[in-house]
Formats: sequence, C-alpha cells, structure tokens
Amino acid sequence: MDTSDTSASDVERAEQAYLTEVQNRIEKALQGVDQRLNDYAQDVQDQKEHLWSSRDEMDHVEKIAARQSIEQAATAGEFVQARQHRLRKLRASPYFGRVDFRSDSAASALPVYVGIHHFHDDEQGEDVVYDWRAPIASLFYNFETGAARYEAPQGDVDGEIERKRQFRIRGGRLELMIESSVHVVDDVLQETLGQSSDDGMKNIVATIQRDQNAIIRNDEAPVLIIQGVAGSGKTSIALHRIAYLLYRFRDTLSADDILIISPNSVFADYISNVLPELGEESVAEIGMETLADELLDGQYRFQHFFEQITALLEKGDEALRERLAFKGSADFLRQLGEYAKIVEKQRFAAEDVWIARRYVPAWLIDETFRKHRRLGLKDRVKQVVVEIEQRIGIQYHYDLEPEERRELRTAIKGMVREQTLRSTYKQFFDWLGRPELFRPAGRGRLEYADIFPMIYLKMRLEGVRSRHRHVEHLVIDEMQDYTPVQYAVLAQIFRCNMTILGDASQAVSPYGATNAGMIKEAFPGASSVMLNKSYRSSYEIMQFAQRISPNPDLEPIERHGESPSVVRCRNAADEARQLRSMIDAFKASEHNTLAIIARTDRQARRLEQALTSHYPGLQRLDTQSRSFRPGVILCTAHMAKGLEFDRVIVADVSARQYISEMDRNLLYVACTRAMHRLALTHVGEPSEWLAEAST
Ligand SMILES: Nc1ncnc2c1ncn2[C@@H]1O[C@H](COP(=O)(O)OP(=O)(O)OP(=O)(O)O)[C@@H](O)[C@H]1O
Repeated sequence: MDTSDTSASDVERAEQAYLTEVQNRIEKALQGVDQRLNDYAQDVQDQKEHLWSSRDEMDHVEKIAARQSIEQAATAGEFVQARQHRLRKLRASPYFGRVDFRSDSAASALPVYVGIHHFHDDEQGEDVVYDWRAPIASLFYNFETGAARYEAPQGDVDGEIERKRQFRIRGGRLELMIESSVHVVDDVLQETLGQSSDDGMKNIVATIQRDQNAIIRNDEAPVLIIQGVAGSGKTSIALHRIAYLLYRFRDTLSADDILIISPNSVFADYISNVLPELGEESVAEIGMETLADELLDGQYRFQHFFEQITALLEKGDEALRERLAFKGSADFLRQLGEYAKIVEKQRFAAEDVWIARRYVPAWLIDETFRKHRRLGLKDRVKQVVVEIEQRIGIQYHYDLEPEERRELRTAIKGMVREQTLRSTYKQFFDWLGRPELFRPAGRGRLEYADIFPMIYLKMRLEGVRSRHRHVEHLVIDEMQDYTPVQYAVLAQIFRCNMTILGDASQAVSPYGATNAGMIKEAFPGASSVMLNKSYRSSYEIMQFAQRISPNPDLEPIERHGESPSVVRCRNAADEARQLRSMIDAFKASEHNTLAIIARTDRQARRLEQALTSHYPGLQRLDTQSRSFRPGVILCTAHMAKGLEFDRVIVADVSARQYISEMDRNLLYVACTRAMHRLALTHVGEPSEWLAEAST
C-alpha cells in the first residue's frame, strides 16, 4: 500500500472500510439478484409444467400465448443474469479510481468512484460506482487535482478535483492505493505492463492514458484513422471506443450493428474477449477474403493474402513484386476508374427501336439504361423494359401486348455487349498495354491482388449486393495492409462510421502499403490521430526494434528489462539446441507465452520438426488456426501481427533470410511482439538489419 502523507494509515483504513462497505452493498444486491433468478427459473419451470399438463385442454391460440409467456420470462431471466455477472465482477474489483470533485455550484466535494461497471444501490437509491464510460468518469482520465470539467448531458460542469486516487483491487482485496497528486510516474500503469501475458487481449480501463481517452470518447468523427507505433494500444483503443459508443448511443446502436475487419481468425479470437469483459456483447468479425467471396457471389476462386505473402517471401519473384506494387498504387485505382468509364460507355450500344409501330429513340433507351448502374444486368434490362413500356403508355396511349414486351426485351438485351467480369478485367491490362500484369495464381485461381480490383469493376459496371448494409460502425485493423482499391470498395460497401487503425512500419507487403493520407482519398471527411507512445515492450526491446526500423517520433515506455540477445549458431542443429534451451528457460520462468517467430511458413514447419519431440505441446499457427493457448507458439511474423507474447525468439535472422525492405518490416513486427524478453538466432552471417540493432 502506498500513500503520501503521515496519516497514510488512517487514509488506508478509511479506504479499506469503504471498500468493505461497498462490497457488502454489492453482496446484498447480488443476493437480491440471485433470488430473482431463482424466481424466474421457478416461474419458467411452472409454466412449462402447466403447458405440458394442460396441453389437451388448450386450443392453438392458448398454446402460443403460453409459449410466449415462457419466452418472456426466460428473456427477463437472461437480463437479470447479465446483471448478476456484472455484480460478481464488481464484487471482485468494484472500482479502480476515485476523484473528489467539487462543482462550482456545490459547497463541498463528492467522491466519485470509477469502475468497470456501474453500481447503483437500489436500496439506498445511490450511485456507488460509476461506469468508466459515464460522463463524470472522464474526470478520472482527463485531470489531476485542480480545475477540471466534464461534459454532462445537460451541459459542461466546471469545478475542482480536490483528491485523486488509484486502486488495484483483486479478488476483493485492496492491493495497491496511490495518491495521484504525489506520484508523477504512473505506478499502476508500470505495474500493469510488467505483468505476464494472457492468451487474450486485456481491458485497459484502469490505466487508459489521456490521449487514448480522447480517441475512445471521440463520438463526432464519422471516420477516425488511428495511426500509432507498435504497441501504442491502437487495437485496445478501437475496442474500448466501440464499448464507449455502445454505451453512449445505447438506444440506437447495438453490438449487431458493428463489424470488425480483422487480418485472421487467431487475431479475431485474441481480441474477442475484450468487449464481453467490458460488459458488452461480442461483435461480428470478417476477413477480407470472406468479404470478397461474398461480393463476388462465390463465383471466383482466389488465393488468400497469406498465400500471396508466402509466394512473395519464398519465391521472391521480381515480376510478382511489380504486379503487387502497381496494383497497390493510387495510380492503378485511377486508371481502373478510367477504364470502367470507357467500358460502361461501350458496353451498351443503344439503337432506335420500333415497337408496335411506335418509335422509341436510342437516346431514351441509353439514358434509362445508364440510370440503373447499380442493378445487376438481368434486373437492369428488366427495369429498362418496364420504364420504356411506361413511356410508350404515356406518350402513345398504348399498352404493349405480352409478345411486344418480349420483343422489346430482346431488342434491349441485344444492345448489351455481354462479357464475363474476368475477361473485362483481363482486358484492362491489354488496354493499359501491360498484359503481363495479369497472371492467374494457378489451379484456376486468381491472384489475391486481382480480387478487389475485380470487385471494384463489378461495382462500377453491374453493382454488388452486400450483406452488410445494416452495419453502422466498421472497424478496420492493420489498415496499412489494404490497398487504395480495397478502400475504394470498402467506402462504397460500408457507408457508415468507421475506426481505421494501423502502422505503416508494420506493413507486411511494402508493395502497396497504405498510410492515412491515402485512406483519406477514399474517406474525404476522415480525421486522423497519432499515438507515439509504445506500451507493450520493455524500453530495451523497443530501443532494439528502433534500430531496425527507426521512427524518431516513437516514445518507448520507461519500463526496464533484460536487453535482447542475438545468438550466433554454428548450424541448424546448433540453432535447434539453442532454441531448446531457451524453451527450457521459459518453462522454468513465471511467463505464460513464448513465441518462436519464423520468416516463412516453410521455415516454421522446419522448426516444428526440430522442436516437437522436445516440446510436444508446441502450437504452430497457420491459416487454418483459430486460436492459441498459453505455452510455446510457433508462427510466421505475418501471423504474429497484432498479437503479443511474454517472450519472443526470432529464429534464423541470417543474412540470407532477411534481406529486403519487406524483411525489415517483418523483423520489426516480430521483435515488437515481445513484452519482456527478446532473443534472435542466426546461422552464419546475421542479417544486415541486425547490424545496427546489435551495436
Ligand atoms: N493505457 C494502457 N494501459 C495498460 N496497457 C496498455 C495501455 N495502452 C496499451 N496497453 C497495452 O499495450 C499492449 C499493446 O496494445 P495493442 O495491442 O492495443 O497495441 P497496438 O498499437 O494495436 O499494437 P501493434 O500495432 O504493435 O499490434 C497491450 O498489452 C495493451 O494492453
């Protein structure tokens, strides 16, 4: 326990006594909730029994009414169960902060306790703990002692914070108390960051920093782009922002209205716990490949992003690099747009038509056809027929006979120069004079880099059907890995608010990495914010990573640990020996996760063979993986994106492995996954990217 003045133990005793009082009140509320739950369960049981025993005497309508009543009781029970869950969590840790705030209109200050959930003592009619998202709770995040202000629903409230305290209460015990005005360094944050990892992302409500809080509570920007260095909390903040918006707009926004585009299933699982922990329902997530498949109505088979990266890393083919660089450029999008305009014009050659001896001019058909760009071809022709028929009716006072209507449809269909999407797209490269830039991926599949350009073309020429029209807020993580064409498609499909986050230094494919400026082209009204403080890795790890990929704006947190080690190995067998001894050291430590990160999937499989006999519980992550558990994890740098581990070993960082700019980014990603310890091995000469880092 840590307090400031001489009366520390009095303060401590008072806080301890208050904690006990709050716990008693929570306990009492819990008893009430338990009782209500039992009552609901009994009620449902009784109603079911009644329905069963009286079913022969009931008519159809009575049975429906009885079933509805059972459902209603069950739903009410679920609601109470959610409250029970929240109260149980509060019982273990009711709050983490206290501010004594005196508003200008009040005579004295009132203590405001801030926790993960709200607790209203119904018996006393009093708010005991405020939800961290409540307007008054913003005082805790935004101010130290002194003048302060918060935005209440009825207007701004000015006043003064007379006292501010932070607590760590775990398992119902007050473990730490800090008088904030005295401690300049945030000890609670330091202590939190020093803890061992979990297999899932944690909530950070107790230690949200001021700049992070401003992003979380930004409810005005329709599209918010968060650019942040590795470990700056971008993903955490995006999820806390969702929790905040769900709270702030609870009457109009629900978890079903939110969608997260995430890089892979392991990452999706890794973050899936955060919103439920914050008392919200989990939200749906989707990968770009699934989205693409939906938008193309499942009509094309294509390579996955992961396979494209693997091809790039394992074959290192110059032609592939050129294709990806071009398709990832803003110029490509512009040219594709030009091409779409031309195809659109040529695709439909309207002609004058005589139908039932009535004249229909080409310009009218052309205008009508162009108006319905968003419809699929079949529906579009149908719609044109309907409208032309109406015009004939108005102008000539004549209703077409079925046979004449068929004739009109055939004539209009004949004006369309039909072509498959694939060949229209392929011809784009002929039009450009660069046919070599279109190259299928083999086995009848398209290259991943061609998928979104094809969707873009489809969108422009035929229109696409999206299942996600209901989405009101879209979260896009790892924004740097999506190209301008992908953003152009996303901007059309999701006409909703967005949180877009990423870091240009972590682009897995530097051929087509996208920054905030480029994203703003697709979303002109977007605002962007920067986060430069890095929280995940120790100071020493971050300094090491900085030498691989320097960023003068990055500010590592002052949390010290062991310096990273670079281990030279004589050969592959020696490397395997070194890795085994590092695994043994990890097993004997207090840490929970160790990741061995390889450059390619092939290398990861080779390491798996060398290590599984020594450590059978080894988990290798690949595109099929859905999650990981604490223990030893083997994966590529690409798979490790967005994840974090207590310890990381980057294997075989040799001169013949890590060569290009892309390798530098991957090495940077790999190193910045480590929270507490980092080691790198190499066989023969080390990569030139390590030359600076190891000095
Ligand atoms: N205010 C905070 N309090 C406590 N922990 C924090 C805070 N901000 C960030 N962290 C921790 O820092 C780590 C990195 O957070 P997160 O994964 O959200 O960062 P990121 O910017 O998305 O990282 P990257 O781009 O490197 O994947 C997590 O362990 C997170 O809990």
